[in-house]
Amino acid sequence: MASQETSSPLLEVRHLSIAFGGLRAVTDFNISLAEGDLAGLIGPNGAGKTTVFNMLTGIYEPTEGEILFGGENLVGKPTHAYTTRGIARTFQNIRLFKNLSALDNIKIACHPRIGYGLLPAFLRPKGVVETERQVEEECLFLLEKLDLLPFADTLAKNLPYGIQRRLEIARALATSPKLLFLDEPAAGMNPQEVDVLADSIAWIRKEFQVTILLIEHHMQLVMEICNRISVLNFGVTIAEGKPEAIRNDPKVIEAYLGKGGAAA
Ligand SMILES: Nc1ncnc2c1ncn2[C@@H]1O[C@H](COP(=O)(O)OP(=O)(O)OP(=O)(O)O)[C@@H](O)[C@H]1O
Repeated sequence: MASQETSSPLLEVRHLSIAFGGLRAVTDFNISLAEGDLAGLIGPNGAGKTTVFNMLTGIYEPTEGEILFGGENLVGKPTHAYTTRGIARTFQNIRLFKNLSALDNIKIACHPRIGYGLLPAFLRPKGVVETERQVEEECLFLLEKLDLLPFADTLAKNLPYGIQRRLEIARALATSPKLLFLDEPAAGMNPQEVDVLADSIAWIRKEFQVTILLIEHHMQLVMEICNRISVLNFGVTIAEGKPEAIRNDPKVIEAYLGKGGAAA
Protein backbone atom coordinates (compact mmCIF):
# COMPACT_ATOMS: atom_id res chain seq x y z
CA MET A 1 0.00 0.00 0.00
CA ALA A 2 1.77 3.16 -1.13
CA SER A 3 0.47 6.67 -1.25
CA GLN A 4 2.90 9.25 -2.47
CA GLU A 5 0.86 12.17 -1.28
CA THR A 6 3.65 14.70 -1.70
CA SER A 7 3.89 14.32 -5.53
CA SER A 8 1.62 16.37 -7.82
CA PRO A 9 -1.62 14.58 -8.64
CA LEU A 10 -1.87 12.29 -11.66
CA LEU A 11 -5.62 12.82 -11.74
CA GLU A 12 -7.40 15.84 -10.36
CA VAL A 13 -11.17 15.82 -10.71
CA ARG A 14 -12.97 19.02 -9.85
CA HIS A 15 -16.67 19.67 -9.35
CA LEU A 16 -17.84 16.90 -11.68
CA SER A 17 -21.61 16.72 -12.13
CA ILE A 18 -24.00 15.04 -14.53
CA ALA A 19 -27.76 14.95 -14.90
CA PHE A 20 -29.90 12.60 -16.96
CA GLY A 21 -33.08 14.53 -17.65
CA GLY A 22 -34.31 15.51 -14.21
CA LEU A 23 -32.03 13.04 -12.37
CA ARG A 24 -28.81 14.46 -10.93
CA ALA A 25 -26.80 11.23 -10.97
CA VAL A 26 -23.56 12.80 -9.70
CA THR A 27 -23.17 16.18 -8.01
CA ASP A 28 -19.90 18.01 -7.39
CA PHE A 29 -17.61 14.97 -7.38
CA ASN A 30 -13.98 15.72 -6.52
CA ILE A 31 -11.03 13.38 -6.26
CA SER A 32 -7.28 13.73 -6.44
CA LEU A 33 -5.09 10.69 -7.15
CA ALA A 34 -1.34 10.72 -6.76
CA GLU A 35 0.85 8.30 -8.71
CA GLY A 36 0.82 4.97 -6.92
CA ASP A 37 -2.51 5.45 -5.17
CA LEU A 38 -4.82 2.47 -4.91
CA ALA A 39 -8.13 4.12 -4.12
CA GLY A 40 -11.66 2.83 -3.66
CA LEU A 41 -15.02 4.28 -4.70
CA ILE A 42 -17.86 2.76 -2.73
CA GLY A 43 -21.53 3.37 -2.01
CA PRO A 44 -24.98 1.81 -2.34
CA ASN A 45 -26.46 0.58 -5.62
CA GLY A 46 -27.36 3.48 -7.86
CA ALA A 47 -25.14 5.92 -5.95
CA GLY A 48 -23.41 7.05 -9.16
CA LYS A 49 -20.12 5.12 -9.03
CA THR A 50 -20.18 3.70 -12.58
CA THR A 51 -21.42 7.06 -13.84
CA VAL A 52 -18.27 8.61 -12.37
CA PHE A 53 -16.16 6.02 -14.25
CA ASN A 54 -18.10 6.73 -17.43
CA MET A 55 -17.28 10.41 -17.09
CA LEU A 56 -13.64 9.71 -16.24
CA THR A 57 -13.24 7.65 -19.43
CA GLY A 58 -15.08 9.99 -21.82
CA ILE A 59 -18.17 7.80 -22.23
CA TYR A 60 -20.39 10.45 -20.61
CA GLU A 61 -19.67 14.14 -20.91
CA PRO A 62 -20.17 15.84 -17.55
CA THR A 63 -22.56 18.76 -17.39
CA GLU A 64 -20.03 20.55 -15.18
CA GLY A 65 -16.50 20.08 -13.95
CA GLU A 66 -12.94 19.30 -14.97
CA ILE A 67 -10.96 16.08 -15.38
CA LEU A 68 -7.31 17.05 -15.20
CA PHE A 69 -4.99 14.20 -16.17
CA GLY A 70 -1.34 15.14 -15.94
CA GLY A 71 -2.60 18.72 -15.86
CA GLU A 72 -4.63 18.48 -19.12
CA ASN A 73 -8.41 18.88 -18.99
CA LEU A 74 -9.89 15.88 -20.82
CA VAL A 75 -13.56 16.92 -20.66
CA GLY A 76 -15.11 16.90 -24.12
CA LYS A 77 -12.44 14.65 -25.64
CA PRO A 78 -13.41 11.33 -27.27
CA THR A 79 -12.88 8.04 -25.40
CA HIS A 80 -9.81 7.08 -27.46
CA ALA A 81 -8.09 10.26 -26.28
CA TYR A 82 -8.40 8.97 -22.73
CA THR A 83 -6.89 5.62 -23.77
CA THR A 84 -3.97 7.11 -25.68
CA ARG A 85 -3.11 9.36 -22.73
CA GLY A 86 -2.90 6.33 -20.45
CA ILE A 87 -6.31 5.70 -18.91
CA ALA A 88 -7.79 2.20 -19.03
CA ARG A 89 -10.76 0.51 -17.41
CA THR A 90 -12.64 -2.71 -16.92
CA PHE A 91 -16.41 -2.97 -16.93
CA GLN A 92 -18.90 -4.27 -14.39
CA ASN A 93 -20.21 -6.72 -17.01
CA ILE A 94 -17.34 -8.62 -18.60
CA ARG A 95 -16.74 -7.34 -22.14
CA LEU A 96 -14.34 -9.88 -23.60
CA PHE A 97 -14.59 -11.11 -27.19
CA LYS A 98 -16.10 -14.44 -26.20
CA ASN A 99 -15.18 -16.29 -29.40
CA LEU A 100 -11.55 -15.20 -29.42
CA SER A 101 -8.72 -16.78 -27.46
CA ALA A 102 -7.29 -15.13 -24.37
CA LEU A 103 -4.19 -14.20 -26.39
CA ASP A 104 -6.22 -12.60 -29.19
CA ASN A 105 -8.27 -10.63 -26.65
CA ILE A 106 -5.04 -9.10 -25.39
CA LYS A 107 -3.68 -8.50 -28.91
CA ILE A 108 -6.77 -6.52 -29.86
CA ALA A 109 -6.27 -4.28 -26.84
CA CYS A 110 -2.71 -3.57 -28.03
CA HIS A 111 -3.98 -2.33 -31.40
CA PRO A 112 -4.28 1.39 -30.57
CA ARG A 113 -0.57 1.36 -29.74
CA ILE A 114 0.50 -0.32 -33.00
CA GLY A 115 -0.40 2.55 -35.26
CA TYR A 116 -0.72 1.05 -38.75
CA GLY A 117 -3.83 0.86 -40.89
CA LEU A 118 -5.66 -1.80 -42.87
CA LEU A 119 -3.44 -1.79 -45.96
CA PRO A 120 -0.14 -2.62 -44.21
CA ALA A 121 -2.06 -5.25 -42.22
CA PHE A 122 -2.92 -6.96 -45.56
CA LEU A 123 0.37 -6.40 -47.38
CA ARG A 124 2.43 -7.25 -44.32
CA PRO A 125 5.72 -5.54 -45.18
CA LYS A 126 8.77 -6.49 -43.07
CA GLY A 127 8.16 -3.76 -40.48
CA VAL A 128 4.61 -4.96 -39.87
CA VAL A 129 5.72 -8.57 -39.40
CA GLU A 130 8.32 -7.42 -36.87
CA THR A 131 5.76 -5.25 -35.02
CA GLU A 132 3.35 -8.18 -34.86
CA ARG A 133 6.07 -10.41 -33.44
CA GLN A 134 6.84 -7.84 -30.76
CA VAL A 135 3.15 -7.45 -29.91
CA GLU A 136 2.74 -11.21 -29.59
CA GLU A 137 5.75 -11.36 -27.27
CA GLU A 138 4.43 -8.53 -25.13
CA CYS A 139 1.00 -10.16 -24.92
CA LEU A 140 2.45 -13.52 -23.93
CA PHE A 141 4.57 -11.76 -21.30
CA LEU A 142 1.45 -10.09 -19.92
CA LEU A 143 -0.42 -13.41 -19.84
CA GLU A 144 2.50 -14.98 -18.02
CA LYS A 145 2.68 -12.14 -15.47
CA LEU A 146 -0.99 -12.60 -14.65
CA ASP A 147 -0.80 -16.41 -14.50
CA LEU A 148 -2.92 -16.65 -17.63
CA LEU A 149 -0.39 -18.31 -19.93
CA PRO A 150 -1.99 -21.79 -19.64
CA PHE A 151 -5.17 -20.23 -21.04
CA ALA A 152 -3.55 -18.37 -23.97
CA ASP A 153 -5.28 -20.46 -26.64
CA THR A 154 -8.57 -21.00 -24.79
CA LEU A 155 -11.62 -19.16 -26.11
CA ALA A 156 -12.70 -16.49 -23.62
CA LYS A 157 -16.18 -17.99 -23.35
CA ASN A 158 -14.71 -21.28 -22.09
CA LEU A 159 -12.68 -19.69 -19.28
CA PRO A 160 -13.83 -19.91 -15.64
CA TYR A 161 -15.46 -16.70 -14.45
CA GLY A 162 -12.60 -15.62 -12.17
CA ILE A 163 -10.11 -16.12 -15.01
CA GLN A 164 -12.28 -14.05 -17.37
CA ARG A 165 -12.18 -11.20 -14.87
CA ARG A 166 -8.39 -11.48 -14.64
CA LEU A 167 -8.18 -11.50 -18.44
CA GLU A 168 -10.19 -8.27 -18.50
CA ILE A 169 -7.62 -6.68 -16.24
CA ALA A 170 -4.79 -8.03 -18.43
CA ARG A 171 -6.52 -6.55 -21.46
CA ALA A 172 -6.73 -3.15 -19.79
CA LEU A 173 -3.03 -3.41 -18.87
CA ALA A 174 -2.16 -4.15 -22.50
CA THR A 175 -2.80 -0.49 -23.32
CA SER A 176 0.08 0.42 -20.93
CA PRO A 177 -2.06 2.62 -18.71
CA LYS A 178 -0.83 5.01 -16.05
CA LEU A 179 -4.29 5.01 -14.50
CA LEU A 180 -6.56 2.00 -14.26
CA PHE A 181 -10.24 1.99 -13.28
CA LEU A 182 -11.63 -1.36 -12.12
CA ASP A 183 -15.43 -1.58 -11.97
CA GLU A 184 -16.42 -4.26 -9.44
CA PRO A 185 -13.51 -6.62 -10.17
CA ALA A 186 -14.67 -9.06 -7.47
CA ALA A 187 -18.29 -9.28 -8.66
CA GLY A 188 -19.48 -12.87 -8.81
CA MET A 189 -16.30 -14.31 -7.32
CA ASN A 190 -16.18 -16.83 -4.50
CA PRO A 191 -14.29 -15.93 -1.28
CA GLN A 192 -11.12 -17.75 -2.38
CA GLU A 193 -11.11 -15.97 -5.74
CA VAL A 194 -11.62 -12.64 -3.95
CA ASP A 195 -8.57 -13.30 -1.74
CA VAL A 196 -6.44 -14.08 -4.79
CA LEU A 197 -7.80 -11.00 -6.58
CA ALA A 198 -6.98 -8.70 -3.65
CA ASP A 199 -3.36 -9.88 -3.73
CA SER A 200 -3.27 -9.58 -7.54
CA ILE A 201 -4.54 -5.99 -7.58
CA ALA A 202 -2.02 -4.86 -4.98
CA TRP A 203 0.71 -6.68 -6.92
CA ILE A 204 -0.39 -5.20 -10.27
CA ARG A 205 -0.23 -1.68 -8.86
CA LYS A 206 3.36 -2.24 -7.86
CA GLU A 207 4.55 -4.37 -10.77
CA PHE A 208 3.04 -2.19 -13.51
CA GLN A 209 3.49 1.08 -11.61
CA VAL A 210 -0.12 1.93 -12.29
CA THR A 211 -2.43 4.09 -10.21
CA ILE A 212 -5.74 2.34 -9.52
CA LEU A 213 -9.24 3.47 -8.63
CA LEU A 214 -11.69 0.66 -8.04
CA ILE A 215 -15.40 0.37 -7.46
CA GLU A 216 -16.26 -2.54 -5.22
CA HIS A 217 -19.02 -3.76 -2.93
CA HIS A 218 -16.72 -6.31 -1.35
CA MET A 219 -15.73 -4.34 1.74
CA GLN A 220 -13.04 -6.69 3.00
CA LEU A 221 -11.15 -6.30 -0.28
CA VAL A 222 -11.57 -2.51 -0.31
CA MET A 223 -10.50 -2.05 3.31
CA GLU A 224 -7.53 -4.40 2.88
CA ILE A 225 -5.90 -2.97 -0.25
CA CYS A 226 -7.06 0.63 -0.71
CA ASN A 227 -5.02 3.44 0.83
CA ARG A 228 -7.97 5.85 0.53
CA ILE A 229 -11.67 5.63 -0.11
CA SER A 230 -14.42 7.93 -1.41
CA VAL A 231 -18.03 7.20 -0.55
CA LEU A 232 -20.93 8.21 -2.78
CA ASN A 233 -24.58 8.28 -1.79
CA PHE A 234 -27.28 9.57 -4.16
CA GLY A 235 -24.52 11.06 -6.34
CA VAL A 236 -23.01 13.06 -3.49
CA THR A 237 -19.66 12.35 -1.78
CA ILE A 238 -20.47 11.78 1.88
CA ALA A 239 -16.97 10.83 3.03
CA GLU A 240 -13.39 10.62 1.80
CA GLY A 241 -10.36 9.34 3.67
CA LYS A 242 -8.34 6.40 4.90
CA PRO A 243 -10.06 3.00 5.32
CA GLU A 244 -10.10 3.14 9.11
CA ALA A 245 -11.81 6.54 9.15
CA ILE A 246 -14.33 5.44 6.51
CA ARG A 247 -15.15 2.24 8.40
CA ASN A 248 -16.01 4.27 11.50
CA ASP A 249 -17.71 7.23 9.83
CA PRO A 250 -21.31 7.44 11.14
CA LYS A 251 -22.60 8.82 7.79
CA VAL A 252 -21.06 5.89 5.89
CA ILE A 253 -22.34 3.36 8.41
CA GLU A 254 -25.81 4.87 8.14
CA ALA A 255 -25.88 5.06 4.31
CA TYR A 256 -23.98 1.96 3.34
CA LEU A 257 -21.94 -0.18 5.70
CA GLY A 258 -24.56 -0.82 8.36
CA LYS A 259 -23.79 -1.49 12.01
CA GLY A 260 -21.98 -4.76 11.22
CA GLY A 261 -19.43 -2.83 9.16
CA ALA A 262 -19.86 -4.85 5.97
CA ALA A 263 -22.06 -3.93 3.05
CA ALA A 264 -21.44 -7.08 1.02
N1 LIG B 1 -27.40 6.70 -19.36
C1 LIG B 1 -28.21 6.91 -18.31
N2 LIG B 1 -29.44 7.43 -18.48
C2 LIG B 1 -30.25 7.65 -17.42
N3 LIG B 1 -29.94 7.38 -16.15
C3 LIG B 1 -28.72 6.85 -15.93
C4 LIG B 1 -27.79 6.58 -16.98
N4 LIG B 1 -26.66 6.05 -16.44
C5 LIG B 1 -26.88 5.98 -15.11
N5 LIG B 1 -28.10 6.44 -14.81
C6 LIG B 1 -28.68 6.57 -13.47
O1 LIG B 1 -27.74 7.20 -12.64
C7 LIG B 1 -27.82 6.65 -11.32
C8 LIG B 1 -26.46 6.13 -10.91
O2 LIG B 1 -26.20 4.91 -11.59
P1 LIG B 1 -24.81 4.15 -11.50
O3 LIG B 1 -24.88 2.96 -12.42
O4 LIG B 1 -23.71 5.11 -11.73
O5 LIG B 1 -24.78 3.68 -10.00
P2 LIG B 1 -23.73 2.73 -9.27
O6 LIG B 1 -23.35 3.42 -8.00
O7 LIG B 1 -22.64 2.36 -10.18
O8 LIG B 1 -24.64 1.47 -8.92
P3 LIG B 1 -24.27 -0.11 -8.78
O9 LIG B 1 -23.47 -0.26 -7.52
O10 LIG B 1 -25.60 -0.75 -8.69
O11 LIG B 1 -23.51 -0.47 -10.02
C9 LIG B 1 -28.89 5.58 -11.34
O12 LIG B 1 -30.10 6.15 -10.89
C10 LIG B 1 -28.96 5.22 -12.81
O13 LIG B 1 -30.22 4.73 -13.15
